Amino acid sequence: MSQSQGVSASSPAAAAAAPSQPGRRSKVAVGQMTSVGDQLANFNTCKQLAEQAAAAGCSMLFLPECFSFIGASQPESLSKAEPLDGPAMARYRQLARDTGLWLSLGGFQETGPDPEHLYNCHVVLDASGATAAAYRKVHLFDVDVPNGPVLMESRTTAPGDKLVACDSPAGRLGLSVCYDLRFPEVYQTLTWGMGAEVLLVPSAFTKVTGKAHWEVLLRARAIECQCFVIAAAQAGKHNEKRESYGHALIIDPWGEVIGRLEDPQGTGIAVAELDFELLSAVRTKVPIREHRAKGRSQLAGQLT
Ligand SMILES: O=C(O)CNC(=O)[C@H](CS)NC(=O)CCC(=O)C(=O)O
Repeated sequence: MSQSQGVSASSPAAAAAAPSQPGRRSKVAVGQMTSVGDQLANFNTCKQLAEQAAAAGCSMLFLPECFSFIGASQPESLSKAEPLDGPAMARYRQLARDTGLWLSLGGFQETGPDPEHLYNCHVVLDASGATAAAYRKVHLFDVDVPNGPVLMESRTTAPGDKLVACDSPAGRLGLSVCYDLRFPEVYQTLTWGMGAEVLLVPSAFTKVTGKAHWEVLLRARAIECQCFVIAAAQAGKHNEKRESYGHALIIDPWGEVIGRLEDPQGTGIAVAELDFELLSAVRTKVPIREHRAKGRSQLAGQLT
């Protein structure tokens, strides 16, 4: 798979601040859906969301983890795994071409390192349908959710080993998936090390943890990284065993929610305009980048 856009966190070029072009703005759409165990049905939903985003004048649409499939069991999901140059992804490449949108596809069942494991891969396609970036989820959700399900993602998923950022019409994107949200060092590195301006957190959060943690964690990432955060979401009942929290959000670098669906459990898009002058203004007024560097030097080696 192409990870050419993956930039080492220690690369000096990557650490340089993104160029601030005056007046840079970008209209984007975050998507929410209830994926089921039928790839064609899910594709048709994604197609509708893409058509709505294109009609609204957006440059990019962000779709959640498991946009193409949620099965009733882990082996069923495993059986759907395909390489990124396979027929399932080909449909989405064609969708990007047909709509002229860049697509963030927040968690594709990509063929893994062995027959028992897939990669949970967040793929960014450009408007020509080519892969602009691909990130394999690093933190796997092996959790006995209090008053909720026991999920053991690592049984059938192999973790990735590389952080990825890429440029797009919606700014410089830092890629992650779902449970990664709980590991703030990922976003610190994407932002201060790799130049991200927009942090992507496509998800299928559980209802229980979503209610308690989803919005507060997303807003915290936006505020501490001074980035836009775009969090596409799975919502509602996928099958007898699986239900997701919904509440897809677009958040600005001040921590304000600038896009959410009217129905937090519905299928559809929320549109917002990303104003990169706001991002520059927030970073100028509260100079976290500089203060962080000073703090790190004061604390020499104590931070983990
Ligand atoms: O299994 C699949 O089909 C795709 N993977 C997922 O849906 C993953 C693992 S079960 N879900 C999460 O990471 C939820 C995290 C979460 O809810 C939290 O951090 O609280």
